[in-house]
Amino acid sequence: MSKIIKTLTIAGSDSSGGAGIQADLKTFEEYGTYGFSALTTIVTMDPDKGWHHNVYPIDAAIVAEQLKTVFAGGPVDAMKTGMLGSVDIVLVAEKAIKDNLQTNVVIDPVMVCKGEDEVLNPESANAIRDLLLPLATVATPNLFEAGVLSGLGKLTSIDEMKEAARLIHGLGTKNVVVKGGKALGGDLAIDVFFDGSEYTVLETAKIEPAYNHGAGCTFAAAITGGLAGGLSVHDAVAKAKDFVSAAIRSGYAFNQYVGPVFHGGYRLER
Ligand SMILES: Nc1ncnc2c1ncn2[C@@H]1O[C@H](COP(=O)(O)OP(=O)(O)O)[C@@H](O)[C@H]1O
Ligand SMILES: Cc1ncc(COP(=O)(O)O)c(C=O)c1O
Repeated sequence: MSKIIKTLTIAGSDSSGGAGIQADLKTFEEYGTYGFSALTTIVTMDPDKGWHHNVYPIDAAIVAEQLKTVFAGGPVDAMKTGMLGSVDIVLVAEKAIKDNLQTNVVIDPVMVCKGEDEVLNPESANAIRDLLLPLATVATPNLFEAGVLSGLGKLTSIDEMKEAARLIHGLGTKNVVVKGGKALGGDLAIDVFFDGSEYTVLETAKIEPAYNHGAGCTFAAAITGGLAGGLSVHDAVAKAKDFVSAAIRSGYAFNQYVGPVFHGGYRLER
């Protein structure tokens, strides 16, 4: 049998299935890797309150115990972080990465859920910036998060995305992808990749309807799967863009509020 390729996500639960740890594990499986997880938060969405999100962080000590379990098998081939929920959980993730000399680290600096435009937990966002970005192989902020991390505020053009990518690279991550996605105006879904010397603009047609709940998590998990399988960062990002586009195309209207991506949907004829 060929070598087992291991991937890990440290992220929150999205019971609606498109985002969070559910997105990550489904994507890891699609990439032919063996997925591990440490759950950080539980997110619920309330249909009686306009799909209001409630975020319930898990005790950081329990996150640490989960990571002890995962790393009992040694470092994984690549890992990602998603929603972390508290500064203490960010500290636990930082310690696990350092103690296990973990490489191929994808940091998705989740600060908001789609449709919301306020940072859920500013202290955690600052801790991700200060403690995790310096450990990252790739960081994948969306347009809003890139504006916050770079200090540039609202980003509205490719040039501004490039400037944000440069500033975020300066925070310590080796590579950065600023995701324009649906948030950037125009007909194209544009992401800017920066490796510290060159910019690559990745673009696809914007898919409508945009069933893109979970697209960010899926994109970062796909990069993780690619890195775990030995792709270069550039190739892992390019392949992830194709993977997430297919997942959005296969997405569906779950209810009146949300349309999640379908990670394995490309395999079905619909
Ligand atoms: N409607 C869409 N059509 C095509 N690609 C999209 C669409 N919406 C998002 N994407 C892509 O999905 C990925 C995740 O981006 P985005 O949805 O902005 O992230 P997040 O979920 O973190 O807000 C990016 O590659 C982005 O360009
Ligand atoms: C647990 C969790 N992580 C991350 C996200 C962010 O999702 P997306 O990939 O759509 O940005 C959400 C959004 O609901 C979530 O519930």
